Amino acid sequence: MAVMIPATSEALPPELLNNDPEGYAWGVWQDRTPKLIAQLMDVTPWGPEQRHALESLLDEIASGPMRPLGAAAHDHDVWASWGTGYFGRPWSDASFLWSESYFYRRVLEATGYFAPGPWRGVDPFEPLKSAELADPALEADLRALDDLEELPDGEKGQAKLLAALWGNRADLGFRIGLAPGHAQLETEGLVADQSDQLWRRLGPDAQVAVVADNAGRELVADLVLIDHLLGHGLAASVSLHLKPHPYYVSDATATDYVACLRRLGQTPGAAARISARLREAATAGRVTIGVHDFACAPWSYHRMPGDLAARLRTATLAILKGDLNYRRLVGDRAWPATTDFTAVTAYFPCPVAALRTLKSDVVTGLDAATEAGLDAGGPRWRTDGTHGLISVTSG
Ligand SMILES: O=P(O)(O)OC[C@@]1(O)O[C@H](CO)[C@@H](O)[C@@H]1O
Repeated sequence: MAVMIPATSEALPPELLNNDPEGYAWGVWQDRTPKLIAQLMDVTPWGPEQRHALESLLDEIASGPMRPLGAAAHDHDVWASWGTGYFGRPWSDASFLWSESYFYRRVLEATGYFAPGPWRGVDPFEPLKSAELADPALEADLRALDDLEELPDGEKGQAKLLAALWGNRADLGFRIGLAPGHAQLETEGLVADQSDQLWRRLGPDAQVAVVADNAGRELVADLVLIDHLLGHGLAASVSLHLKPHPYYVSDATATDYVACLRRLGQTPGAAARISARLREAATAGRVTIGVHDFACAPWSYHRMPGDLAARLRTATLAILKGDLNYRRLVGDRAWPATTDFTAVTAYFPCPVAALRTLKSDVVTGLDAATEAGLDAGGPRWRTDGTHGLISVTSG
């Protein structure tokens, strides 16, 4: 049974659509999407069929009606029902949340990810993800984990939490290498910081769910945090929720999880020890990974299916990583920034902590003075990745 949008939905602020030239979505479709398609064509030697399909997708987004998945797709019927009211109309009329998810499904259709043939199972984003793990700067960050071990436990945990947060700032690298005493610096740019509430919710019996976002540096930082929770009496077990297939360029799948564990293991010292401990925890069932088709569905978590809700209901705390998970958590709507975070996420099956770099228009949980101060510098703080938040269910 799905958790439905509350009956008061007519009182909710409007959903964010693609057709607002002032909105963030507009720039994504005009600028980022063509660049992404060009990059995908560049990094993999696709044949003419895949290249043509990728180019056609771009043309369709620019000027055509949105078409459904081909009849042979295994999930054709699911998307046919999800797309009622969208198919046949311009992409620009669609909601941002819905259409971006569908876009990533259409990329996989174009490259033949699910179809019989040579490209079946080939992740079109893999070269981009691998490049991040091979970045020499990551080696320095991983070696700096040795210094982190010198910090007192509380400071060490906070540094790892902030590294997991800022790891979500895809283009600016993550900040795991902190000299003792400098953890505080990483709080600059936080528009809300309820990390004290996050720590209060954890303990030796806690069952923690981590709903992952990006692979590469972000997932490496998440794994470092998970190891910390397990090793410091802050969690009895951690379930790591991953994507069932490639999505939103760098979203983490089980393959990416394995690659990140391997990468951690390749740097001697603290990083390799973390990798080894996480492997032992997986063997002992203290770290489990899970995937659910809903993780790539075009809806907010209000429509979460019953089996996923039941799984999350047993969690002491769900840590939701990243911008997209945040949009799906609160709903991709024009919320006043002062909307109460706990109230707006009350429907979620367990207490939540959102760790997110701000990369889209949506935000809640701010106090009025903070919002006014940020707005005084213009609107870009919401979308340019310079700000972050740690928002936690109160109580
Ligand atoms: O979830 P992430 O990785 O933090 O962010 C994903 C994201 O930047 O990609 C989209 C633009 O393509 C935005 O909607 C969204 O905010």
